[in-house]
Amino acid sequence: MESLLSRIEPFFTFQQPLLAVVLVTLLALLGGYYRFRVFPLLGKKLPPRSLGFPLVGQAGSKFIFSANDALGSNQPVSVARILRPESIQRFVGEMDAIVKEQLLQELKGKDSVQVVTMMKKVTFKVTCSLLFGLPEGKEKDALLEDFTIALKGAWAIPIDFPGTIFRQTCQTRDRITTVITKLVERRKKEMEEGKEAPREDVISSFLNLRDEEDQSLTKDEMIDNIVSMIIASHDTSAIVLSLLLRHLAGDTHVYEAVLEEQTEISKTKEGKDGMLRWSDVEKMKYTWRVAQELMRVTPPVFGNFKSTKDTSFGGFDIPKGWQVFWIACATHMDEKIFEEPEKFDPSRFGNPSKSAPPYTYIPFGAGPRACPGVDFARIEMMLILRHLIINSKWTELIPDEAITREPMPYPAMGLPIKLHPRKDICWFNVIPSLCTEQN
Ligand code: HEM
Repeated sequence: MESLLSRIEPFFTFQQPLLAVVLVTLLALLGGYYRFRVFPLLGKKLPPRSLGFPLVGQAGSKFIFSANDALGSNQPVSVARILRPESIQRFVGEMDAIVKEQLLQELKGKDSVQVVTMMKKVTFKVTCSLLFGLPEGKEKDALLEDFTIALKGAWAIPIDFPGTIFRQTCQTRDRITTVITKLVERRKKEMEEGKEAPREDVISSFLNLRDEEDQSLTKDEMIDNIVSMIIASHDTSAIVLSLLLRHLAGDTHVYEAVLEEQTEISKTKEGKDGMLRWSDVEKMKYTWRVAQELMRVTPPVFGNFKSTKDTSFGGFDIPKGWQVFWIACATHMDEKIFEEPEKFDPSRFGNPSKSAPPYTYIPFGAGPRACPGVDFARIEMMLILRHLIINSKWTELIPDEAITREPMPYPAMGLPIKLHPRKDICWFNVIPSLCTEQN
């Protein structure tokens, strides 16, 4: 154990040795269990479900999160093309309309709501509509339900027995596969018939993808990549939004500053069509800094990459093929990089004198495999937060609710909140008796 600790110590500059010991123990257990491959199915072909991770990764190496780039650089590039700023900035208005509609569905007539469930639903519907072209309806609702169950079991111990989480997750995975297969087949047929989708979406992009030998993705690869994209694109933003609402409920100063910025933007929209555009999102500078600071204090995800050759870092050897697991807290909470790291201070972003060195602020990863969804996530989160704060105040029903990791950081009880809609302007709460509550 000591030698393992000393080998990984430079990557995890923990202030709390106990935490380091716990993590190393977990990694050691996982390492043994998963044959020393953290994220075992992301880099090597393995028999389906043989080693856990029942949700994704049946296809082996041609996988979007795969570190060994079996499809060359084509695959990340093809997704990045859809998500490039010029493309998504053009559909801010469309995204805003979807966000409004979804919030209305979630909040209409309610005076309290479970934030985590709501955020998962809203972000899921936004990404499914805009990135996957999934039509509204029962199919989409059932898919979300299955993703929610399956995500909980994504790290399940593989005991394939009636009643286990693993078995349940495998069953949901089968249902997800059926729905996505139908979707892919439908799109393939449309493409063969020359029917154009409203814009290039993820499924058409994967269907068009070819490797160096002009081979397209197999059905399993296609399904795995779509499943992983759906997870990457909705659960992450849902976490940040949930944590943002939790923070704003307890931080009046930051709450008021965000509200002021959003109110100013509303004034500039008066007498116009009211539709939000990219230029409006650009004006949400303070609101974005609050989100950035939140992701510094509580990075929503961790990542991993695989060393493609023998290398060394900080005097320690990393053999070729090692899966390197990184966590952002190591730099985000380092006082040499971020002054008073425990303090929630959005002003550290946007202040050139406080700017962090490259590769130290990494909620979206860094380098060639950094998150291509950063602009999409930014726009989506800004729009959702804007509509909530303009229309309502909220208070936590469980004060200072703990954060749990499943493995992502979620409020343990799903963050139930009470809404205090603003009189007269609140469009999502149409029950007059609720709107009489003044703040
Ligand atoms: C707040 C929201 C988000 C956060 C914090 C986040 C974070 C990350 C991180 C840290 C990685 C790199 C993982 C690693 O290095 O192992 C990543 C990869 C990725 N993310 Fe995001 N993400 C977010 C939203 C999104 C959205 C909205 C999309 C799509 C619309 C998306 C699509 C992807 C994809 C496709 C990859 C894999 C890229 C590759 O392997 O080349 N993400 N994300």
